[in-house]
Amino acid sequence: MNSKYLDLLAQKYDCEEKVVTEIINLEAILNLPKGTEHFVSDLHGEYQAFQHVLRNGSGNVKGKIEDLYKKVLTEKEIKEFATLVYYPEEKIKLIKNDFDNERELHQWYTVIIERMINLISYASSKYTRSKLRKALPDQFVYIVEELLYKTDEYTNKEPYYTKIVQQIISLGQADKLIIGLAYTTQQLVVDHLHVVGDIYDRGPEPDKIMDTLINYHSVDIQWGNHDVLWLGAFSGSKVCLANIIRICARYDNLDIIEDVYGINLRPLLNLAEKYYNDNPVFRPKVHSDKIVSEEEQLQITKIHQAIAMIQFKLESPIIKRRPDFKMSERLLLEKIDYDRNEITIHGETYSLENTCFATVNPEQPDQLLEEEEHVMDKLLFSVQHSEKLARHMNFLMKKGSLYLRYNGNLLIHGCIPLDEEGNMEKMVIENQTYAGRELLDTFEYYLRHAFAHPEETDDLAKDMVWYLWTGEYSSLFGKREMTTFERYFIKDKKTHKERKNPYYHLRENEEICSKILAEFDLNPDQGHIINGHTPVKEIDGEDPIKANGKMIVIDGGFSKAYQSTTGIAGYTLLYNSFGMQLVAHQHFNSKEDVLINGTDVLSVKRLVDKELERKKVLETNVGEEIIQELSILNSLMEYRYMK
Ligand SMILES: O=P(O)(O)OC[C@H]1O[C@](O)(COP(=O)(O)O)[C@@H](O)[C@@H]1O
Ligand SMILES: [Mn+2]
Repeated sequence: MNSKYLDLLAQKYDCEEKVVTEIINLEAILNLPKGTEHFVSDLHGEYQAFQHVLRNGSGNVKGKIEDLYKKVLTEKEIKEFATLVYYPEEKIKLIKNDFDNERELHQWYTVIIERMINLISYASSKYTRSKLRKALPDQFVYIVEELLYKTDEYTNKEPYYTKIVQQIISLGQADKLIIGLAYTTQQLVVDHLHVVGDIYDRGPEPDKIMDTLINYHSVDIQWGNHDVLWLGAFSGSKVCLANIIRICARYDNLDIIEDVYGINLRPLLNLAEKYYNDNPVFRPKVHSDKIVSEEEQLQITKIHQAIAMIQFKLESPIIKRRPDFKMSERLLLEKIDYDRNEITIHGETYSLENTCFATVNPEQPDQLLEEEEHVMDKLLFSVQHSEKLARHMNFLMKKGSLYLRYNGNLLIHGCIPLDEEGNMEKMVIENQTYAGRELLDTFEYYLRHAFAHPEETDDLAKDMVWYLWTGEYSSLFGKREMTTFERYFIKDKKTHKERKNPYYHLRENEEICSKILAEFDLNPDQGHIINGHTPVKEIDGEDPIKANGKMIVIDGGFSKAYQSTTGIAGYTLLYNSFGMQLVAHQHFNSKEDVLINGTDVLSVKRLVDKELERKKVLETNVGEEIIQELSILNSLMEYRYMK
């Protein structure tokens, strides 16, 4: 090993004891049970439901409480305690209302603090003390450690501990301590979170999900098609930008654009008012719990049309300048007979309904009006100068990737494009042919390039981000073509169907899954593919566990808009040292419902895979890193201190 490097390292480990301590510490960590991984996907702006799943660790919190207290507490008491751990601030307030006097309240504090300490002690049993310390509430670390490490043998210390608790209560610190301990518990039950894509679109609060993830102790993200659309817009792709605004208009979420990210929609509204009227197919899908005035709905309907038409126009030049995308079938504005109000697609002619072509020049249908161009320039400027959006997009890039190999598993939002025979589908980009892992690496290369060059708007990298949203061989889209235009303007439902990549039926097959795992250099006998993107229709009896357990699809639909088709409110996955469990979640009503009634939306857990022997850190990605660190530290030891 390079001696300069070791000299540098010796500045940190400036005596033998420091190196030895670190080596012993790391060796010990390798032998601890592996931490719990938590997988979620397709959050689609449903912040409240996501918060709940995060706070209860997909049932992990309650599981631990039950392990400890099943025999001594009633079901109701367990629920109450669990709710206190999930939503400590609110629950404390509610509970306090129930007490008539201080004495009762103090008694409650004493019992609860002890229970919390027990819970933390249990939940942290597989971690080092140092890791636990980092998870403890800052201002109470010393006190909590005193309480945690009391052992029964030292009963003579009992009054000392009782005194500490009494002091905390009488100094008015009990609420703060309980709240801090609740968050520590939440953190301890999940060591690492994977978000398998689609944080954005359809639901109302993706920004709050991003803030939560930014503050989360350990997380990675596999981008979904909706996430790359936002990344594309921020990177300078106008067609991606038109898409995100169109989707926000469609789901009545324009306040995300305007109020949350501070993007001025006034110029777009002016254009919309000038050219568009009411139109039933462009009416927003209004949330059931939100009142939107008729006037506002009409405004959104107009914006929705204005931005949809801009989007369709912007698609054409990309399709023309990128023959590699093979999307000429999607040059729809050119396939319209504007006199007869008809379109011919795939050789069949359909009449068009609810059209809004006021800004389209039939001679040059993809040409933007000067006003439209102006609006897009302004919007893009505004988007690229939103401080909050910049923070969120930077985080998405930093923690995100198109796929992830983690602890032997492959995490991917959409698919690995396959042909009918199960071969990796090929795509030619600039005279080079790519397939499988190489194709995904190429896509990711372009996405990162696009993000690094926000000043470019029409280069290949930028167009490629849009391709990831909608292209046939995109690993995120996974369908033949996106029929947005058809769904707005053609009645015949058969034109609305989006044909899925063969991957989606071939993934039922164990051999195919093994082949994919091998393509990503993972052990097919042990690995799993963890997939999001397509809602599992439990209603129709679809099984999220496929290919003899090798394929696990965890999009059960957090998205409220899709819950009627899935029948549930999402799946999540837990992977701890004993194995993998799939958790199905029932529809999440509201935080208030949980607080008052203790309703937990969780339902059945299903075992996916059981480890034959408890898995240790040694066998994980983190373990691999530690082994490398150990080898460096051993070199340092020899070089510096063992001469
Ligand atoms: O339901 P909507 O809003 O019309 O969106 C439908 C579009 O969303 C997509 O399903 C992509 O979104 P998902 O990644 O959530 O599936 C497209 O395939 C489809 O065209
Ligand atoms: Mn998706």
